[in-house]
Amino acid sequence: MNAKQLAAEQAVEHINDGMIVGLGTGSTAYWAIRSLAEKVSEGLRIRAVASSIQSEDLAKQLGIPLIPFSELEEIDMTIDGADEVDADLNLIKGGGGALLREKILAANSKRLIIIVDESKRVERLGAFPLPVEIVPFAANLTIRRLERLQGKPQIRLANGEPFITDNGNWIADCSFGPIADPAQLHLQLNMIPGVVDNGLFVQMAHQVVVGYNDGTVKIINSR
Ligand SMILES: O=C(CO)[C@H](O)[C@H](O)COP(=O)(O)O
Repeated sequence: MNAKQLAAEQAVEHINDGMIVGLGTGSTAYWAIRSLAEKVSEGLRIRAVASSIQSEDLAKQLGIPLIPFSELEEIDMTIDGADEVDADLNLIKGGGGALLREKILAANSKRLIIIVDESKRVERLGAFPLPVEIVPFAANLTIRRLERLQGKPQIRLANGEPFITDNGNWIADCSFGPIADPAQLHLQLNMIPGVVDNGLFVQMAHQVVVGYNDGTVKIINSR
C-alpha cells in the first residue's frame, strides 16, 4: 500500500453511520473515496458532498450517496489532501484547482482531517506555488495587484488555455517564497477585489494523517 493510501484508509476509519462526509479532491483524496465506497458497499450509511466534479464523478461511479451543496446545513467530517502542511497545521491547497469548494467544505465541517504523504510536511509554507482563484473578466487588474504583493503570479494553463475551475474562474499560481505569516497573507489576498479565494487554509485542520513510505502512519492533532 502506498503512503497516500495508508493515510487515507486511516482517516476513513473515523467515519460513522449517519454522518455527512465532505470528499476532498486529488490523488490522496482518491484513496479516501475508494475506501469509503468499500465501507458503503459493506453497509455503512452516510451521505457525502464532493469538493469537485472529479470527486463527484468518482463517488457516483463507486455508489456513494451524494447530496448537493444547496441541501447542506453542516458537514460532520471532511477528508481532504493538501499540497503543503506546516507545523501549526496550516495548509496550502488548490494544486488540483478545487480550493474554493474545498474551503467551503472545510469551513462548514465539524472536523477537517487532512491526509498527506510525508513529502507534504514543511517547516514553512511557500515552496509550493500558492493557488489564488480569480475572476476571469478582471484578470489583468487582479494580476497587477498580486504582483504588487510580490506574488509573481502565473495564470495556470491547461492545453495552452487558462485552466477553468469548476466555478468558471481562473487560477493564478503565486510564488511568495517562504510565507512568514500565513494568516496575514490570507487576509491581504482575499481583500483584493477580483480574488475569489486563495489556497491558504489557516488553522482549519483538526487533524493531519501522514503516511510514510516505510508503511507507518503518524497522526498530528491541532493544538
Ligand atoms: O487541494 C487539492 C486540490 O485542489 C489537493 O488536495 C492537493 O492538491 C493535494 O493533491 P494530491 O493529494 O494529489 O497531492
